[in-house]
Amino acid sequence: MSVLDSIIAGVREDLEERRSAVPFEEIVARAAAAAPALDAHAALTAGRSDPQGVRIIAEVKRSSPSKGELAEIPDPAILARAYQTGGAAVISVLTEGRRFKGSLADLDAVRAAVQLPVLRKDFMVDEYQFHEARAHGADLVLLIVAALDDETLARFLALTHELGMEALVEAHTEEEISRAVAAGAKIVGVNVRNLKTLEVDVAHYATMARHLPADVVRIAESGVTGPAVVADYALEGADAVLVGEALVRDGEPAEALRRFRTASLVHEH
Ligand SMILES: O=C(O)c1ccccc1NCC(=O)[C@H](O)[C@H](O)COP(=O)(O)O
Repeated sequence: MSVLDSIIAGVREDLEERRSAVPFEEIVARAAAAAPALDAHAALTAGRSDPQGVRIIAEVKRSSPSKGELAEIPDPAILARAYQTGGAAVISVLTEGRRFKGSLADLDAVRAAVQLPVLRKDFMVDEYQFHEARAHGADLVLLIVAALDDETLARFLALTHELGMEALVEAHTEEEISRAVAAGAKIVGVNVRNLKTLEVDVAHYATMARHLPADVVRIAESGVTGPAVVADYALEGADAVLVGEALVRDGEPAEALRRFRTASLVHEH
């Protein structure tokens, strides 16, 4: 069983517990009663020519399957406010509990703390999770192409849009990019981390970027260790860059974010 399959097996078990506590009809009603979603698409567009620099999706990431605990985050609201101060475009909150030690409580705390669009970053495999994301104030959800067949991907994308949210559709290979685009994705991420082997190769973004159509918002995901990596992604056409570990491990996340955001302006290649 691959790492991705084993994470998804745990996600399904945890989901059954939540579904017993809050039935489907109730979560649908809570989603319908939530404040309207913020426009994540607009927040992520126009990175390339923007004098403010490339857009950053800043992640609240406590732990990971590849590295274990990354940082103690006693209050995700404080971290999220620092990201907002540093100029983040979107805040990503990992809500998977077993491997990433995230939770919906983290999402609630971040939602209440910032005025930016918020991404519920999880392994979305069931309709329930989409209503749950909206009920907890998410504006954007993650759809991992490798985890979904074509019919489910298209159905989940449609459901995301019906609920007023956007989807970051994540691919790792050329074939997955084609499947994302065929399903109608408007925001496509290339994750340079292979979720089956956990190998990270930042050069993979450049190889894949040429397969991204011009009319999608392009996101480079993972592997940022410093401003030069962000600059490379931006030079390869990324509108936005998703950063987790490098921000949560930095003692000054607002400053680190500012450095990353302006990296494409100050780094010459
Ligand atoms: O981070 C992991 O080890 C991981 C393992 C298996 C599935 C997903 C995983 N991470 C999710 C992400 O894609 C990252 O949290 C995100 O892109 C930020 O990456 P980084 O900046 O390298 O922390």
